[in-house]
Amino acid sequence: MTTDYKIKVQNVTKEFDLFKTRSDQLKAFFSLSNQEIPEFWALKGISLEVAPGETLGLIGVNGSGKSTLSNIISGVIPQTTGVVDVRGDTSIVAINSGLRGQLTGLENIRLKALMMGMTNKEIDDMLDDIIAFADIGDFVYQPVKSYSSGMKSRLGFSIAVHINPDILIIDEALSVGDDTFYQKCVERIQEFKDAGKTIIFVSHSLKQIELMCDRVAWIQYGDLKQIGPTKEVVKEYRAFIKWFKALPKKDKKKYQNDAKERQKAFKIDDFEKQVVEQRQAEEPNNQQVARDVHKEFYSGVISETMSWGNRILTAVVAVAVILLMLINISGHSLTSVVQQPSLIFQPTTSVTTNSKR
Ligand SMILES: Nc1ncnc2c1ncn2[C@@H]1O[C@H](COP(=O)(O)OP(=O)(O)OP(=O)(O)O)[C@@H](O)[C@H]1O
Repeated sequence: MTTDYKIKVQNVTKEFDLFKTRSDQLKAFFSLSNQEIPEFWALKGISLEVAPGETLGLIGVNGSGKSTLSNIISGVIPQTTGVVDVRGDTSIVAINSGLRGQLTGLENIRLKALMMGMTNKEIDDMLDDIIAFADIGDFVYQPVKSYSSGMKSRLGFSIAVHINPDILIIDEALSVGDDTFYQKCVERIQEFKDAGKTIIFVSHSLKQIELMCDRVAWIQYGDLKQIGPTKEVVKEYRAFIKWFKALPKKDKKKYQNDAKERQKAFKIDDFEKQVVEQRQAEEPNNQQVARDVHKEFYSGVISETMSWGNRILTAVVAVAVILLMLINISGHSLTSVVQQPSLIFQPTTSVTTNSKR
């Protein structure tokens, strides 16, 4: 791997717990249940780099992990393990992400721009341009939840290109617009490329991929199947799609089911061992390989379950809040309850009766 990259993703995995109910999810968060939660590994160890000024395409069949990877790179969701090093601000345009449904278009513009560190004055200065590019008329004053997917995509794209990020991530956002809008977007993306910006472009349209991308990564059920020059990877992918489409229906289903089963059966510890073995073969004199790999796997990762320390702290805070509530209801002061705890069960307040009947 080189040091001159804009984005580096190394041994990145993403596990989703397949909870059946919301209460199972809560129990697992607080680790109150020993019940095994079925795991699903949407990414099984992806490593790739994107060079400054490069446009990298992400292709793959439905459910292969393209959006998961682009959401991890843009910081929308955390990875389960691995290194994600992004050198610069990212802005993601996706059909279903980035815009808050309850807020109007105008409020969404301001929110996103403020989150990117812009001042209100800077936002006011570019507001007209964003609205003009999105071209959604008076809908800009309406909550985004009332928008069609094409309108969301127009607004999302317009915001993303005007806030001028270092890295633009476009996840299928061009597939829902009309031809005129698509053309406008293509021109804007070209301007971004000419300005030396880095772009990740996710699409099912191989024509769009061929038009925009310098290199392409083909993601296949959580694995990086191939990465390389656009022409080569698209050629291989087209051949795969042709082969897949020619399969009888039941073989297609089996192929998909087998891949999903492998994603459920994936074991992160086995993957870590495999990476250690590979690294040891490359660096036979390095005694620290296992430690280094473990650090790379877990040091940049935010735990999605509570640590023991946090669990104890949460329990202490919860007990303290309940006690304070009970003291408040009892009507005694904190000092008197501390001196005589049984007072908590002897409320001072008495029901006043009306004697003037
Ligand atoms: N929050 C989640 N919980 C459980 N599974 C999820 C979650 N998000 C995604 N997945 C699963 O992860 C896998 C990868 O999904 P992802 O959306 O990244 O695929 P994709 O390649 O972008 O697909 P598409 O081309 O259909 O948009 C899919 O099997 C999906 O069902």
